[in-house]
Amino acid sequence: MNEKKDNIPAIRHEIDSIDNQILELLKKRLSCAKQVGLLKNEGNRAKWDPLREREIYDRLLKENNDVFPTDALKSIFHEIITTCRLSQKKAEVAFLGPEATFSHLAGVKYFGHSAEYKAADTIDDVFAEVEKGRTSYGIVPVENSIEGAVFSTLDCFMNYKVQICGEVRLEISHNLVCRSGDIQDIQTVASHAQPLAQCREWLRRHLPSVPTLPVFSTGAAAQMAANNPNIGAIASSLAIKTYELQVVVKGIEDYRGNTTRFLVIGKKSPDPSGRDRTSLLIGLMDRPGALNEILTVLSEEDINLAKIESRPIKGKQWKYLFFLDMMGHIRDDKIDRGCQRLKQLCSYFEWLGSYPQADSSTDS
Ligand SMILES: O=C(O)C(=O)C[C@]1(C(=O)O)C=C[C@@H](O)C=C1
Repeated sequence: MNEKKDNIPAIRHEIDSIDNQILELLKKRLSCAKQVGLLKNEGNRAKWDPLREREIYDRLLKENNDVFPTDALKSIFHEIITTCRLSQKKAEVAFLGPEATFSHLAGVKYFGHSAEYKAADTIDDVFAEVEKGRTSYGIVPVENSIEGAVFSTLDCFMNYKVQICGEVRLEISHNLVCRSGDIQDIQTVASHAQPLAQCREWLRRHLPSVPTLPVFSTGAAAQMAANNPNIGAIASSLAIKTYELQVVVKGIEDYRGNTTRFLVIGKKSPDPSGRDRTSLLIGLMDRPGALNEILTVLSEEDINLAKIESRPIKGKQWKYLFFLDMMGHIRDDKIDRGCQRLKQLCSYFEWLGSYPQADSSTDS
């Protein structure tokens, strides 16, 4: 027993030495990435190389052989690679603010902690920031596994010229929070309309006589709760820390596996990663079987349609645009061929972007 105890300082000494080596290697890696960045400048090449990043993860996961916990390994290397990438080119990311919203969390999950984050007041503002080139990227929610599409995001694609650069899935767990952490103090529950809807049953059962108040974002609700002891908020775990709130009840969503998919928008889609998704916005010809013609092309070209969603065109009664997501990159032969054929069949055709598919096993 004592012998074992006495070993602790020696083992700690070894851990210190390993940590120093890791740190030295991290510095070396950063310096290599900066050199690659300079060479890419000379060749005018894109800094972000999703295929290379994918290869790194795949190789490391194989090498690891499940010894180090896989999800932890992925997130450690995610932080390392994004930091190296950002050392080549800074990225400012606009998100639906204020701080600590789920969009903010999704941004950190995608870009890591080294990026600069800029809170915007509305989803429209996130698009405008990117379109005007005031930030390199924006992050916007596009669909939730329980509530479905986020219409304001889809509508913005009709009004702003941006491209989709990536997607990120975030498993959302809702917390009821307030200043004291005591449910008796809550006289109003504030949150964004989507979380309020996602916790409807729980609220009906546990706080039947407490009114709900929809506000712009979960971050805004958390801010209100921080300023008023009688307001409870439904907010993220990041909001609890940011606004120094106490948890009343964790995980109050009505269904487990509540996941939101966010899109990363920017000016230019990245090169192929080998596992990509392509998004289109199309208008149908006004003739019978128009939608069928589109689906036939996809089937003939062996294109896997992941999603189709229609939205009314504002100011044109009973006219719709369709959002299509398919598996593959615009530079893949069959997607390119399929898109050429769709252009001939559609009254409107816009390629919204091709980007690496989110790795669903890294949801957090
Ligand atoms: O290999 C490259 O092209 C690099 O720029 C290095 C690096 C990395 O840190 O590993 C960084 C950014 C790229 O997206 C891919 C990989």
